[in-house]
Amino acid sequence: MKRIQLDITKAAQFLSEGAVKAYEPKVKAAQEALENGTCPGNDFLGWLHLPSSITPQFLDEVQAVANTLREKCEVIVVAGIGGSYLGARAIIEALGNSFAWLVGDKANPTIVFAGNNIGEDYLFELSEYLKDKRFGVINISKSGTTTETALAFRLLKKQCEEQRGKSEAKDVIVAITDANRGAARAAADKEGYKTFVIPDNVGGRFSVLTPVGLLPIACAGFDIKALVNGAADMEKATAPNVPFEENIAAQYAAVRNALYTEQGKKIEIMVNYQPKLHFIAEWWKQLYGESEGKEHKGIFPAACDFTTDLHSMGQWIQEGERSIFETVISVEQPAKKLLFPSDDENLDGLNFLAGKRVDEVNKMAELGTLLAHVDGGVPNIRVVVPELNEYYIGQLIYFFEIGCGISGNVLGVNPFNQPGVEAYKKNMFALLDKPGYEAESKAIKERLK
Ligand SMILES: O=P(O)(O)OC[C@H]1O[C@](O)(CO)[C@@H](O)[C@@H]1O
Repeated sequence: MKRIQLDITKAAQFLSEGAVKAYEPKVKAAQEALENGTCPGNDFLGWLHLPSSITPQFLDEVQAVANTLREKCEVIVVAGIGGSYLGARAIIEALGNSFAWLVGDKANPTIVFAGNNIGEDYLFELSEYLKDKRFGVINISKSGTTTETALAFRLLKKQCEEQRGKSEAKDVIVAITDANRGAARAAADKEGYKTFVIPDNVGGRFSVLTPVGLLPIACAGFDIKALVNGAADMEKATAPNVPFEENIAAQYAAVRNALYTEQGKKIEIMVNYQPKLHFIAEWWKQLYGESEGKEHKGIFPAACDFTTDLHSMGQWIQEGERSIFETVISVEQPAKKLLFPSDDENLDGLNFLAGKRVDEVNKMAELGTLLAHVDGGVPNIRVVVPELNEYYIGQLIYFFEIGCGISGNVLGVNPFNQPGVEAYKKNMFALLDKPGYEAESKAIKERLK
């Protein structure tokens, strides 16, 4: 099996000589602190050796529950937000058919997502769509109290029970939540749902290789064993004993910190050339944004889909403020083959492409863009993925997780907390007159007068 590769040469050229290497001691110290559990947030390190500690028996148990849902449901709604949905969605979309919901795939249930917004139209339209469907629900919330998810789950549970009857609904609703606390746990215990526990020491954004990601991914019909194998191989390849030059996570953490502190590159744009990777970037944005954006520090993680966004954001990237760098996920081999046909009339002038694979054009767009953006002053990091399958996606996931753990420690923040996300919740509860928020309600309403 191949390994994901990292090419930082087109980023290092923007830095002073030896700048990446100069980060070696800091990166090593960060990795040792993670390993020895001496870093800030050390009660959230359960993800670090998760891939190598998942047993085949556990994966069988997850698969068995997935098989039950697959048998009994034509649609499975995954309710969750942030780390409780982005990983599953990212992997399912990366591996699946781009038109999954249109192709009438009889072999696999349709997976849809809810509980990640409070859009009334979204929830109404979802419930309309589900009206004549045999659907099940995976309710995912580590805290068990997240409003978006709880709101969607209340609606989905009611609809599922109305359509299938309470006793059948019980068999197609699964909860993934805390072992003891939260409303999701209380409902699961009361109703007798099958449950999986999100370990206390794994934060939401690092939880994709727990049942949070594994169950929906298995429900969608993908191979969770290969996914975990890929992650476990990357765990080995990025272990603290791997020399700095060969450790791609250490290199990634070093180069992005060097770009940030030495060159003032405050925005990292994750770029893909395969639309099905859009949600990998969404997952990555939460991982790095929630981990590093604190104490008024941190690179802002942004994302673009190319070549689509070259026709919108391309101008800004080429000639706007030089505060950005790009991290490109480059897929070596597409899964499918499509050749450009020749055309006798050649009205579009594209006969010079006849007989070529579509991917050959995509690759030249990628190379041309890389050169143009580097010429325009945008440092470029390339993450090369041999192909989109479970094994390499598993590698990619762990690579970004460990890269994030190291990078956040090098930056000098606690990468495993997210105190900043409470501010909007507090205001929302105050504005909605949630019991217990009386003083805040009074204060916020004064401000609005
Ligand atoms: O799994 P939970 O507890 O519902 O949280 C979902 C998401 O919400 C956050 O707590 C932010 O509010 C994220 O960190 C987390 O991934």
